[in-house]
Amino acid sequence: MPTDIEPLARHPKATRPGEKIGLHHSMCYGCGDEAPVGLRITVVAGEGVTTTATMKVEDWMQGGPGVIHGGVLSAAFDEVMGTTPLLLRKPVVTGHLAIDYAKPIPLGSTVHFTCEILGGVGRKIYTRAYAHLGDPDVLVAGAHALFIEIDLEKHFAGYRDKAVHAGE
Ligand SMILES: CCCCCCCCCCCCCC(=O)SCCNC(=O)CCNC(=O)[C@H](O)C(C)(C)COP(=O)(O)OP(=O)(O)OC[C@H]1O[C@@H](n2cnc3c(N)ncnc32)[C@H](O)[C@@H]1OP(=O)(O)O
Repeated sequence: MPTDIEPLARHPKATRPGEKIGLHHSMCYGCGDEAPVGLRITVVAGEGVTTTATMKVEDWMQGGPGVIHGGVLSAAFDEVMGTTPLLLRKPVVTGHLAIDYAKPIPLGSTVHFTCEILGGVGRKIYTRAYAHLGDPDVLVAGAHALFIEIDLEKHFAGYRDKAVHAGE
């Protein structure tokens, strides 16, 4: 992370603390409520530029016997961290995501995520997140991610004809 990052302030019209941040879209693998397969994570705005989320670890998320697949956990971090810049009212995509897997996460557990925006430079937004299973003093994973602000229309312009919609 560069040393010259600037603090980033919450947008005055951002989702208020304690409220759910809206879906990216209903078929999103991370948050969509109509996606046939997905994490269905709801991200909740916190104070300042922070968020929280929870995810129940379902049997289909299994990697090693009895524990979550590392890629599923990575996708969950991506979703939580990628949603957080919406508190700035900035649409982003992931540029870089790094995960520290500290402890196995059993099937049936509930993962609690916390995320904060560390700051930014230009279009770059730096975030950090942690995960625990109910005791915030016992972390099971942590992550750092860089998100890049995009122009939504331009970024997805060449792909929208391939988009899948609910009911198709
Ligand atoms: C309907 C509503 C829909 C809402 C959907 C919203 C999606 C939300 C979903 C959220 C949840 C899910 C989230 C997902 O899963 S998002 C899905 C996964 N991510 C992607 O698909 C992104 C693919 N990559 C790209 O499209 C481009 O590379 C982007 C747009 C990221 C940058 O290409 P662009 O040509 O635009 O800009 P640039 O190349 O000048 O880069 C700009 C600056 O950034 C720096 N940089 C770039 N990469 C890296 C890197 N790896 N490490 C370090 N630095 C990096 C770069 O050096 C430069 O710095 P500087 O020279 O300015 O100092």
